Amino acid sequence: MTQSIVQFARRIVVKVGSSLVTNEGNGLDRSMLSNWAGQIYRLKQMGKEVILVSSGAVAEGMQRLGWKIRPAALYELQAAAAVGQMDLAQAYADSFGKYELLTAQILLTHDDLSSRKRYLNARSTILTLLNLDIVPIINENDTVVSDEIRFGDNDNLAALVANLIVAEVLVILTDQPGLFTSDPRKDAAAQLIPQISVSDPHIVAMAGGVGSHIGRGGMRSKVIAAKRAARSGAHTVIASGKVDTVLIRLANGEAIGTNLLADMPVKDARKLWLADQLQVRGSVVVDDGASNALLSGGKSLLPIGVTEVKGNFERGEAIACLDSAGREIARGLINYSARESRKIMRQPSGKIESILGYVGEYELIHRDNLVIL
Ligand SMILES: Nc1ncnc2c1ncn2[C@@H]1O[C@H](COP(=O)(O)OP(=O)(O)O)[C@@H](O)[C@H]1O
Ligand SMILES: N[C@@H](CCC(=O)OP(=O)(O)O)C(=O)O
Repeated sequence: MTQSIVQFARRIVVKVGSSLVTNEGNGLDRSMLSNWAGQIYRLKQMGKEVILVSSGAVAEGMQRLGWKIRPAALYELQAAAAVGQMDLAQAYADSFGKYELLTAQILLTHDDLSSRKRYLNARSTILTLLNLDIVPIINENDTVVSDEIRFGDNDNLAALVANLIVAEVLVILTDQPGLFTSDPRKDAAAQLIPQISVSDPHIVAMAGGVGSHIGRGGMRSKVIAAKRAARSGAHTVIASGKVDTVLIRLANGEAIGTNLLADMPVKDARKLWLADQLQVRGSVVVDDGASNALLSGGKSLLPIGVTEVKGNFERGEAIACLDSAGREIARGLINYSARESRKIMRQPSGKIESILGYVGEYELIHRDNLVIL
């Protein structure tokens, strides 16, 4: 019989989606928020650490502003988020306050996690809050992000947070009972999947595209988030946030929703940070020999194996390595700028000095700074 993977987890990230938080866009569902606060209180009494990732700022802001249709313009979305986030933070503070628990608001942008220093700062702040017995409540800093630097959906933000603090389980609460064989809103024959491996080749195809008119991510982003969280060894559960005492029952081992099992090798902390860079500054296309050396040999990337350099990047920036079919196979921190890389590509490392007039490193990307995806 399937058992909940939450039972043995000590550190849990719980993500709640916009449609749940705002009662399908009808304004903050305060009774739901209080209910989760009570459940998280119980989980903490059971010795678990809980971090909450909550969406709902835009949906709540729209409701407050009387906007019926989600605006397309980024500045309007940002204005709505700025209004809604105030309510969200206050409502959580009130809900947890009933249990004498303090909450802390953390608003993150992708930029915050792309610098290793800021990434480590975010990590230590969250861990400090947990040590102080405070419930960290995280959302994207919607009011300042532009399209290029946004996480896109809070499912992925929650997975990044799970990786950041090495949580054992990510619980994604949504408006459906779990992952179905196809979108249950569109297919009456869709069946709930109780358990599946994140590396199952069919998993992404099962999850339809974008979600409800309220949320952004849909099931697809939840499945991709589960794959991402698995890189640090975190399992994911997708379940309905409306099921009575869902978190407590999961923590007691009851199988609810879908378990998405992390069954892939866990990456070390630095490589995890690299893999979690949502943005790269450019890319290099590598030939088949270099592709094999990276994928099976654990080797560094040498200039001789590069056939094309795309984009404009500086030394030390994160770039993607594409195979000859254009698939991203790895990413890493490059030792030369795009301009220099173009000059030394297809050349043996021994020629770097005569081409550039100096030699920094013989590798374009050293294997210590390279992560296979
Ligand atoms: N295979 C699937 N199983 C379950 N739900 C699916 C599937 N494919 C697509 N969906 C849709 O994803 C929606 C949940 O995503 P979303 O609206 O973004 O929720 P949230 O606001 O909780 O992030 C569901 O309402 C459902 O219509
Ligand atoms: N940061 C946004 C979250 C957008 C989002 O990802 O929503 P959802 O798909 O409901 O988790 C907000 O608070 O409105």
